[in-house]
Amino acid sequence: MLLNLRVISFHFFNLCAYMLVVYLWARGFIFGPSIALAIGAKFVPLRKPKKLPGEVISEKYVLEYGSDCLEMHVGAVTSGDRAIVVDDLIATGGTFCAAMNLLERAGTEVVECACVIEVPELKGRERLESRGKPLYALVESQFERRS
Ligand SMILES: O=P(O)(O)OC[C@H]1O[C@H](OP(=O)(O)OP(=O)(O)O)[C@H](O)[C@@H]1O
Ligand SMILES: Nc1ncnc2[nH]cnc12
Repeated sequence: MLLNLRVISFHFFNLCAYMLVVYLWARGFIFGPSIALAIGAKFVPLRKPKKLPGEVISEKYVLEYGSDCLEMHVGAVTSGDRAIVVDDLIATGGTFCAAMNLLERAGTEVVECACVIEVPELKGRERLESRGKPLYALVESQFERRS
């Protein structure tokens, strides 16, 4: 775990000074704040509905096994901010795309998405790249489907 955080933090530390690390609930919380602290950035959570106490903007999305929604506090980001988006895993890329939609609606540019595990067969990377957004993933993994 500590090694994962150090490797991802080092990658971003070397790229440029990002102003914002946006992490996705729930398991992006394991990585996002630590990476932000390591590179000296502020961090912003995107959460599932009805969790954030203030006024929010929402983005619905579809993933492998259903649909969901992400919310962000109004005022959490400022127009012109540059962000990296951090999660534990990418499968279809639906969650990262919903996060990017929310951030772009608020005027924030997403520079790159990062996660620990990529499930290549679900082609999330291609979905992000078709929007011109690179994906940084530490490991690729294959998950066997239950019969
Ligand atoms: O690339 P995608 O197809 O969008 O799937 C990836 C998302 O799925 C998992 O979260 P999940 O939606 O299960 O929510 P949780 O973290 O709240 O359990 C995972 O933590 C990613 O956020
Ligand atoms: N294929 C998958 N494997 C593990 N976690 C996931 N979350 C969403 N899709 C997943």
